[in-house]
Amino acid sequence: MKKVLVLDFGGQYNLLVARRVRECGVYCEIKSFRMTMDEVRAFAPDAIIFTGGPATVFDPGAPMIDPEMLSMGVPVLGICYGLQLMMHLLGGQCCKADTREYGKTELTHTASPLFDGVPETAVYWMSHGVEVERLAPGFEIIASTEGCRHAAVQCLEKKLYGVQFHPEVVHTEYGRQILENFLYKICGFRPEWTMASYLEEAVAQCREKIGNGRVLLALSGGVDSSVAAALLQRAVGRQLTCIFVDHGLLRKDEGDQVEHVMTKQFNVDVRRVNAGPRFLSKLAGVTDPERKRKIIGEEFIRVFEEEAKKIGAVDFLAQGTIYPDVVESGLGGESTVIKSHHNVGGLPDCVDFKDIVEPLRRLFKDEVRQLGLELGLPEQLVWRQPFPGPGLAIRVIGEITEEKLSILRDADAIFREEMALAGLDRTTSQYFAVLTDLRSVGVMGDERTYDYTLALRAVQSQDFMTATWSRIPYDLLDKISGRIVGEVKHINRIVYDITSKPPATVEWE
Ligand SMILES: Nc1ncnc2c1ncn2[C@@H]1O[C@H](COP(=O)(O)OP(=O)(O)OP(=O)(O)O)[C@@H](O)[C@H]1O
Ligand SMILES: O=c1[nH]c(=O)c2[nH+]cn([C@@H]3O[C@H](COP(=O)(O)O)[C@@H](O)[C@H]3O)c2[nH]1
Ligand SMILES: NC(=O)CC[C@H](N)C(=O)O
Ligand SMILES: [Mg+2]
Repeated sequence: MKKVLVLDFGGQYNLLVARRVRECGVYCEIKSFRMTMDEVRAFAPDAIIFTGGPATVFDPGAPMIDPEMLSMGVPVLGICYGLQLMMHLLGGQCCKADTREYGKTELTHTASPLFDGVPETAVYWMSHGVEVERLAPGFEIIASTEGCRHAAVQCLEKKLYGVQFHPEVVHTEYGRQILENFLYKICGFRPEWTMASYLEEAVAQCREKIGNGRVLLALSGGVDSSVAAALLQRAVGRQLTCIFVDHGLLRKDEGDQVEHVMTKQFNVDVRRVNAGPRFLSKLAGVTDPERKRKIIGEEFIRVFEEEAKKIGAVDFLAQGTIYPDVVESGLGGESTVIKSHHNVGGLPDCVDFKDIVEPLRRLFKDEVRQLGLELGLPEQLVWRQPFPGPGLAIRVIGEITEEKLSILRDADAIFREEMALAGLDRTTSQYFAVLTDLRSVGVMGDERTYDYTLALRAVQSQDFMTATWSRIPYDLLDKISGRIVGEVKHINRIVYDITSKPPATVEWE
């Protein structure tokens, strides 16, 4: 199968670049620009995409690569910083732009395979303060905007292309078409990356890695670990034991529901561990979000280890880790740590498992869902909204106490109930309540109150890398607010979160 190397220079849309390439049915991986030529050769890409990045290409210390990468005979598409770098390395020159372009910009192109089927003039997304001043030998201009002469360039013969705009963001009208042109027309790939092909390969790989070993899967009842369970059940069947940890940070009645559904769904040993008290005592007094996440991740591992000891010799720990977990934890390429996902970062040095098995580590959320359907999991499970591993710990802002957890559980249950009643549960990607650490003054029954503010959060998202806030009707918000304040003690104010991601994240911590 053909594969694309997405070389990461730290740009904010880099995961999107990979996402779009996969949407075109072509496999790709994101790697840091720091990889050596030997590593590039070992990866053996059939095409390379250089991403954007915050650096200025002619500044000392700007990210560089071995120019040999451009003469391997592999087609390259440079985006923004990637274009500038290509020009810089091949004998062209870049400079500070006279006109910095940010946002939607009109662009006109000439004939080029890259713009095949794209109207001569259309809207593109720009975000740069540097531009190409002089082309590298052998290149020609194929598109310009009013403020930027070198908006797209090509060297037909060597299949090297560069664009100053961002084809990966939705605001670039024909972005998808341009990426398809690069992948299909210029590189000659076909859309062959499908979940059916992936499934076969993943099952074979798991069998090979696991051999006759025993596997313990961390099963949360969520989409990712359920898909991982179905896959491992197919790959190694009876060698699998699933452990569901009730860490005392689940939603109302969730522990019982998950236990019920999971034991029914899977034909393997599924065990529930009630570990609430130990998680809560470790979290007592902790307010920093990153510390909460680290503590929970560590405690998860301890619980799994103890369970493994009870079973006897367990060789592998399996988890439903997916690609965004890895990248947001700062391990995908060049991106900074957004949040440390509890399940990423590998095993601590001092654990008993031989290795970790993560069959979904390279997949995006919507790919995981497709894979779930491919494996025959019920739609209801596959389309379940995500629930973060650290659970309510990251939805109780500040210190976590039993009392706050219980307030949040009751409020969240009302929110979910009303959303379902209104029929919005299936069309809203994710929705939940957050108990803020803020208290404010209210008046109830003529009496002054000084109680918590609850925030409601609901988002629309395809892959949870970006999201927009859901336009829940005012009347429904009104009903929910009335019910929560009326029925849940210690909440006297409700706010609705109207930020998208970015700049906010879905969860508050
Ligand atoms: N309560 C839990 N018990 C056991 N394992 C868990 C628990 N919560 C999370 N995990 C492990 O951590 C991984 C990451 O959690 P995450 O919430 O991202 O995935 P998920 O719960 O499987 O799916 P979803 O994103 O749909 O909630 C899970 O796939 C699972 O392996
Ligand atoms: O398993 C998880 N462990 C985590 O530590 C974690 N943090 C966020 N999430 C979920 O990921 C999606 C994106 O969330 P953020 O925009 O808050 O990063 C949303 O769906 C979040 O619910 C997590 N899932
Ligand atoms: N988005 C980018 O890749 C920006 C590249 C470079 N830092 C510039 O400002 O032009
Ligand atoms: Mg989950």
